[in-house]
Amino acid sequence: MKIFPASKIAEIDSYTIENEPIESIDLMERASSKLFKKILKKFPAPRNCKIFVGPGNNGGDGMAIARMLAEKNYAVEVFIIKVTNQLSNDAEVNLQRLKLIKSVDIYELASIDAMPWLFPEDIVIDAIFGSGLSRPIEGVVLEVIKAINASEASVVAVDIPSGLMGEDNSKNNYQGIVKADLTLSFQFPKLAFLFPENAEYVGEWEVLPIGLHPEIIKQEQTPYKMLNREFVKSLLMPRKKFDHKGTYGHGLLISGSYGKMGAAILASRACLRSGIGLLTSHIPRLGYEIMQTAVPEAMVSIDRSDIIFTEFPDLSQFKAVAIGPGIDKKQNSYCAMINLLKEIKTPMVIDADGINILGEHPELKADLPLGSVFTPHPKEFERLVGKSDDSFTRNNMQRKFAREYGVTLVLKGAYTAIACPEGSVYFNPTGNPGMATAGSGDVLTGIILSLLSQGYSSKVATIIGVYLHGLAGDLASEKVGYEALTASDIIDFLPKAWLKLKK
Ligand SMILES: NC(=O)C1=CN([C@@H]2O[C@H](COP(=O)(O)OP(=O)(O)OC[C@H]3O[C@@H](n4cnc5c(N)ncnc54)[C@H](OP(=O)(O)O)[C@@H]3O)[C@@H](O)[C@H]2O)[C@@H](O)CC1
Ligand SMILES: Nc1ncnc2c1ncn2[C@@H]1O[C@H](COP(=O)(O)OP(=O)(O)O)[C@@H](O)[C@H]1O
Ligand SMILES: [K+]
Repeated sequence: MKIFPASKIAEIDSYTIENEPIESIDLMERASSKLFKKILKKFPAPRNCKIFVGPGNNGGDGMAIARMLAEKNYAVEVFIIKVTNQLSNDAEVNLQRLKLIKSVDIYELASIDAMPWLFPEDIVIDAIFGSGLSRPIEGVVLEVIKAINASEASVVAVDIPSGLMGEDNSKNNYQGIVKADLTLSFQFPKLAFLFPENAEYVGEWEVLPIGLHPEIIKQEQTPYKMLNREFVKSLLMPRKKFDHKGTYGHGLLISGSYGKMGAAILASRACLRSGIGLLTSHIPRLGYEIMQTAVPEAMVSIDRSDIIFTEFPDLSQFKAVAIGPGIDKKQNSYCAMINLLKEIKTPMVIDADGINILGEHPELKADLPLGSVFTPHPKEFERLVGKSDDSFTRNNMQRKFAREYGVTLVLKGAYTAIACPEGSVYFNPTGNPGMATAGSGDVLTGIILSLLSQGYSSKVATIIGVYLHGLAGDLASEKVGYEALTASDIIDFLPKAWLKLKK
């Protein structure tokens, strides 16, 4: 699913109006009625609804929803916030329609003194500003938003919480953003919904299709996309009757150090559960018996060092390499990394201390092989790419890094972002807070190595891997909950995740 910048949404809207064709007021009615139905589902028993509307089409939606709720016997009060004397055309039409409904009280809010008391059992509908917000909130709207946020009412935002910019909130005033419990967004999610600092404003969110024209959605370009099962499934290569283990590639995993052999075991197991033909795990000498016992399917390559990574086997036999889980970043490992980068010709996944070594020695980036994949969590990302105060800026830095070095750069977290060398970013909807646990990143590295070894491109291997990893985590959490979930559970649910993905 594409995620469009707010500025593009008006274009898509106009194209739909012209080419469906549909009158803009009817499109507003269609959109509002979708939202109204969702509200009815969420709040099936009539309650007091206080609807705050602004001067644009977001306000128009709010007034249409007010009419629909009143017709279902909800007690509705509408507060038109006076920011200008002029309503948009469609908002004005909806105001006139609303005035015909006797049961609805309509007020003008010209100052905060006229703000109604909001009770905990009220439903507040926030239709002040939508995708047309052009600057941070101030004046009376700011006061109204503060009062909404101070209340215990249930707050539903129409399209986007008022005050939140669709993408860049780096210069916004967060005091002037509605804290919604539920955001019902038209047709597309907004980029801002995917950023952690906005979570308490957006609340739970849902996208409601409103039938915008498919042709323009197909045509319009955007760098931002949200993964879904159909898309990820379409990337899978079928397995054929006469395939053999050679068909699915031989991968090399460099991982583990004294005290961190678990990372090597987890990554190896996840790799073997994701379709690879052959796996060689290169580990320090002391890990030999651990690996042979815990992962009998893996072949083992032993480092001359008992405790860390200092060398690697002949690379010619491998289709892909992964380095990082549990390796530590001692001087000798850094030297081995220099040699590895000089020799390697295959795609490579770089994780954990592999990333930290590159963060400390940025000159090594010049030797990255084509098709490298980085999988940092936010702290590792900062060491590799640099610091930033907000997610939009971080996302731009991520895209720039991916383009500049021709790599696939993952930023892990809720809505893991995958930046590709050609400039696009894919956000992943699978995964859950139960996965915020030691070793879950090692599992991801193993999965991506497996897919690269099977011949998937770096971009596709990363997309499938990230989606599948989150899906396995989701299936695991259904059985064990968030608190008890371990990285091993993610691996144990990989078989079910594969089946669900391919269904
Ligand atoms: N997706 C779709 O296709 C569909 C979308 N629909 C709906 O349309 C909504 C977008 O509507 P919209 O373009 O009229 O913008 P909206 O946000 O209502 O307000 C703009 C007004 O606010 C003003 N203003 C802005 N910032 C301000 C500030 N800080 N302080 C004060 N004023 C400020 C701005 O003034 P200006 O910036 O020009 O000075 C202008 O007057 C969208 O979110 C969705 O709900 C559906 O109806 C149908 C299908
Ligand atoms: N709240 C969350 N929602 C979704 N996925 C999460 C969440 N927290 C963590 N994850 C996932 O779990 C993994 C954690 O990776 P990482 O921090 O590298 O763990 P480790 O270093 O312990 O292996 C990432 O893939 C991340 O996307
Ligand atoms: K809104």
